Amino acid sequence: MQEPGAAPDEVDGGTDVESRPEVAATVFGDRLPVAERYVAVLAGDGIVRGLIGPRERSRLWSRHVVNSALPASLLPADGRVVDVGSGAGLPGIPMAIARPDCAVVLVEPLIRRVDFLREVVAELGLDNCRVVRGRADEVVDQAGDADVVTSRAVAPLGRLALWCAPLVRVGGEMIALKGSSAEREIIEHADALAAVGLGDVRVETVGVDLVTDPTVVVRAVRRAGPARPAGPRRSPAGRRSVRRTPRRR
Ligand SMILES: C[S@@+](CC[C@H](N)C(=O)[O-])C[C@H]1O[C@@H](n2cnc3c(N)ncnc32)[C@H](O)[C@@H]1O
Repeated sequence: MQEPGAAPDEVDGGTDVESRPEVAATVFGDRLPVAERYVAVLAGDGIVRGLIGPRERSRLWSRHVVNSALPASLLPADGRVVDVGSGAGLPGIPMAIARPDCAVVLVEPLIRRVDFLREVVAELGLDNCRVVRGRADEVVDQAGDADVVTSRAVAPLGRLALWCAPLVRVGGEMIALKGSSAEREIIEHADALAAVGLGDVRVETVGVDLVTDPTVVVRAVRRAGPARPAGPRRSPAGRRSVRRTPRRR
């Protein structure tokens, strides 16, 4: 971790860190100092350790941290939230900062990122946040039965649905931060969503009154019934498992 007080924008001589936008105070309230510390860590260690590109330094607040925190307004009170594919902690950490009433599990398979996440959670004192190492399909026992499963920039909607549905309780939600591809992905992956019991699928834009580039999410509700597709057995990644017939001699 970088020493408090070090100037993160001097780490590799790149662009300056974006100054904190006024909207951050609205989004984070009295948790703003924690969000500021997170931005400093991303701008320092996050870049040095290769979890964030150096060019992102000039848009850490607007494109990453505020954008990730805006859908926190969609989380239920005292919700159990699982963030799949957290990477450097997005959107899970900004959500955990903005919503201390929620318990957030960050799921990430890569050890280098997991180490970073554990250090950040400790440094920020995020008591409502824990890190679980593994792929989404491997952590159902440790992170399942969530009220909401979030994700950002992890996979196309169909594959995401396959990974997320088993982690959501019946009646809970998948909330995928998607951007401009949201409407198209809903149409393209409608069958995959239905196959894992995700219904009431819709696109919502969050933060319209607050920022010029609001966050576009896909929301879907987990219906009763199996959260895995019927039919031929599939591997967790959604590929069909092909039974190989022994070659004839
Ligand atoms: C492009 S990064 C996005 C990271 C972060 N969500 C963000 O918006 O900056 C995708 C992340 O998903 C993780 N990932 C890939 N496959 C996964 C899986 N099956 N389950 C959980 N995480 C996965 C990767 O290790 C990586 O950290």
